[in-house]
Amino acid sequence: MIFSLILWPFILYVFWEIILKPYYYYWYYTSQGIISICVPKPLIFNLLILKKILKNRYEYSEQILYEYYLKYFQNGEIPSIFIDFRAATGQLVISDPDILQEIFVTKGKYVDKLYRVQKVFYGLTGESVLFEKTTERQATKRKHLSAAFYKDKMSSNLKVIIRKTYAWIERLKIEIKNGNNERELNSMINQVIQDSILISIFGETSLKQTMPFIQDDEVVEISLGFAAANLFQALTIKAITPLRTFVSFLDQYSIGKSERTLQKNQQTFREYLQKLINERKVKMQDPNYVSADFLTMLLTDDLFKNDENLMKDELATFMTASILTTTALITNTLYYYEFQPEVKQKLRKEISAIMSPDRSNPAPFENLKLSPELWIEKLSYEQLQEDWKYLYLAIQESLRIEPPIRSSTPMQLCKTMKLGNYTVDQNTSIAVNFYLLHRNPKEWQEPSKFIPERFDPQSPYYLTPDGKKRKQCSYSPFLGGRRICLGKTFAENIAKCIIPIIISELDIKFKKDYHYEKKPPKYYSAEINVPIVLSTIQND
Ligand code: HEM
Repeated sequence: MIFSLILWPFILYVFWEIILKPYYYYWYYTSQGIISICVPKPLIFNLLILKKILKNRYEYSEQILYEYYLKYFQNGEIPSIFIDFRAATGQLVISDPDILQEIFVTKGKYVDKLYRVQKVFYGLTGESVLFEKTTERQATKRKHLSAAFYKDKMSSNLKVIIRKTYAWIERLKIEIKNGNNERELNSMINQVIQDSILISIFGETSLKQTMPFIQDDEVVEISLGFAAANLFQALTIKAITPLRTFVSFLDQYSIGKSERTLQKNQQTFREYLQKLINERKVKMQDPNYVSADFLTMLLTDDLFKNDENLMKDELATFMTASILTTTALITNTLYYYEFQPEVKQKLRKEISAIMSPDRSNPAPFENLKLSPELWIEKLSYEQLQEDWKYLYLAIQESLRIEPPIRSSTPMQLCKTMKLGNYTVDQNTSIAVNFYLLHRNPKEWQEPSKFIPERFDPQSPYYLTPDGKKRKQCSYSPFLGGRRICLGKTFAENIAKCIIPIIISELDIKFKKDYHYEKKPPKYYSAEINVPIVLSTIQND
């Protein structure tokens, strides 16, 4: 009797969650004319398709979700709004610039993060701004955190990054001279970015530090940056495991051995952050101590200084939000620089003009006399905003053609309401797909080509194929509205500083000829393997 009292409600719950609910929402959206990615099939069938996609992956495979979408829209035309039923309530995938205008601007106050995501990531990022609901508390925290990117702090951090990058290049040049001239593009850039960002977050003491991390049942020592990236990727996988897409009560639990290992690694990571906080507190007792890094800022900020858990939440978030994304941006821009000779030529021309003593009579690129001091002068905060026009066009185009984050984390509406012509239920997850948005053929001429000029108002490429002005939200690699990326300007400035230094000192050639034919996709969690051969440019 008791058994059936428990069993029947459970069976009915599962029946509703896994079978009826998806069909209800299928009817809800398709009856409004929204195309669905297949009829919702209870759990297993859609996953089999994903499994097949996973099995056939190779160097040129696109992001898994994009491949999954392509499988359904076989003519390659993916609609700018459709519903995907990997989850019971479906997920609306949106890349329509008009609807994004509503999500970011006109109806922005009704749009929020899907609260469930915070639970899955809680062990790493806790109550950080990234997954917190858009409350007054979140907005206040955002305001305090944005002080990390005020002009004086940003300038000071960029100077350190320039010096470090220059010193790294000098060491690399010696290695190249000794015949050690082969590298892999992505891992080379990842190392530079990790060092740059860790210095901005923790100051220089962080660089040589490693922490214990369980990998394949063994404890290995890895850098803080790698640990953060590794944890974020593992949690992303945890968030999309089949069970969690259907039943929400499992969100905060660790199921199975790999998730328990993940939990242990998260604990070690947070303990390590605590150690850095403790060490810094001791250092700050020195009355002469000054530093522009993020940790120092948190330890002196009224909102954070008395709450070490909150500090750890934001430290973890800054690391995970910044390293892989900025690495992808710089790796991609450097790839296109070598891939497209006209881009290389224009960037070199700009560098010659800016770095020459006489702008009207630029020295040949190979003969430029460069030094860390000159870079610091030419890459000052002000110069970065006023000068380096073509470099910025190339950076924006890199973020357009391959946004490091291909799809936003799930969002939801605070109440059921209209978006565009459609009524969207408040329980439905919404994802903005930046990749589809940036390849919309109605908004972008030749969308699959790398053309930096499309961001230059003087260029014909600035317009849509119909010769009209592009819609405001047709470009949005950092999300938008109230939850726009906090590190947008910092990331762009890091790229503006590091790219010209690298390409002025090093010539990069792809080792594999086929990399000159086609670029492998690279986004924040994609490992690519582009072997390169380096040579020095300066004849010193
Ligand atoms: C090219 C590099 C970067 C890209 C493409 C990028 C992109 C994004 C995107 C798309 C979001 C929204 C995430 C979501 O879907 O919920 C976001 C949020 C965020 N990003 Fe970035 N990001 C970059 C670099 C950085 C850096 C360098 C930092 C900090 C040092 C940073 C800090 C943050 C934070 C704190 C948020 C959460 C903001 C909020 O929800 O209020 N990002 N970023």
